[in-house]
Amino acid sequence: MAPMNSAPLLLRQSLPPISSPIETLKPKTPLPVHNSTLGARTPAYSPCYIRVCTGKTTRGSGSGRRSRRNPDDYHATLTALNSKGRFPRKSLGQHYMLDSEINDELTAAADVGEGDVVLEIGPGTGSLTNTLISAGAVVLAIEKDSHMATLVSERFAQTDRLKVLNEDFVKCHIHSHMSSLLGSIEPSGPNSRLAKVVANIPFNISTDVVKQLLPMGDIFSEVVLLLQEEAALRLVEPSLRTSEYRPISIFVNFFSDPEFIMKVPRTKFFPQPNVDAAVVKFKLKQPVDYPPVSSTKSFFSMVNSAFNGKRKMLRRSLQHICTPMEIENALGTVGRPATSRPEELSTDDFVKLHNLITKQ
Ligand SMILES: C[S@@+](CC[C@H](N)C(=O)[O-])C[C@H]1O[C@@H](n2cnc3c(N)ncnc32)[C@H](O)[C@@H]1O
Repeated sequence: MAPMNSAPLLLRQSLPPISSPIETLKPKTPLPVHNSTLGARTPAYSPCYIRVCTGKTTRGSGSGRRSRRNPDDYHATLTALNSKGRFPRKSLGQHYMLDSEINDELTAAADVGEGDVVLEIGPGTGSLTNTLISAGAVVLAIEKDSHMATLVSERFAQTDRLKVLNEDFVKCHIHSHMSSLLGSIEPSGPNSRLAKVVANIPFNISTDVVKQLLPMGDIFSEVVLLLQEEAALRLVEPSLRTSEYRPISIFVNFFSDPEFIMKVPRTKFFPQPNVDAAVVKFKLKQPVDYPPVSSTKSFFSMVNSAFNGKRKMLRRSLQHICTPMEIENALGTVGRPATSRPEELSTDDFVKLHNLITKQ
């Protein structure tokens, strides 16, 4: 694990070069070729050349964007994986980013700058980590695959801006990890106590990640994720009266202001997934700005009940809370018809309905 200095000064220390010049050396022993796993379109990557940092150049300027040489292309990714004898694991959603411009876009979407504290989920070979550190961030990276955790720790062993935890994000205590990290860093601005999330996450944990992070407005100001495009659209632009409109749509709007940033074609990943991806930004609301409900637990329990039982009218599905007549009256006060179904109500409508029927 790369050691992380807990002293506040860590943000201001002079740091080792991030974007060092790359020398091309011929290795003594050729790297093995894993064509079978890499697929038919994947070229064998022998004869192999290893990129090594000479450490002679300066760090990228400003945000470190676009001025860096691209050290995370297709060849570098294969070389990094190969150095540990690793094959991408489908079960861990290991689709590595091959285009540093996309990493720049992710970093820019969260407006990452000097001194920001950033949580990265699944650093993999460290291509996004590299961009975040170059932009001046202090990064906490959570990686489930112990081999990749070692790889990324070794890659950035010379910087004190990275801490790698070999944990499953879904099971880890992210709130306490972040609180202790933020507590150890000297505030450098009005918002400096709030961290950011920037991550290219495995598609299969998207819902867990969103559910865990969005209610954490006391810790994070923004969450920028690279998601499967279809999931991104469903979370950010669900339309009323469609099957895409679900409790998670209400959840997203309750805790954040979501924004679709850009589509990312599947060709940008190795190995290539079967679907395209997209960058999404969730600007988290501060707890004081959440819609006014007496209890978020009771609010989401009502929303879940409302969507249970497809196409059920609310006056039926919410009968366990109060009588159909009371629900009809409350819907009337909200300005909705007595026959309303859950997919016809906005987040605001649900908030008003909840506050009316739980008071009765
Ligand atoms: C889509 S890859 C992205 C890798 C890298 N960030 C990039 O952009 O190339 C997802 C990464 O998340 C890791 N991962 C998968 N499940 C995880 C989990 N539950 N918790 C933390 N990391 C996980 C994988 O091992 C992999 O490194």
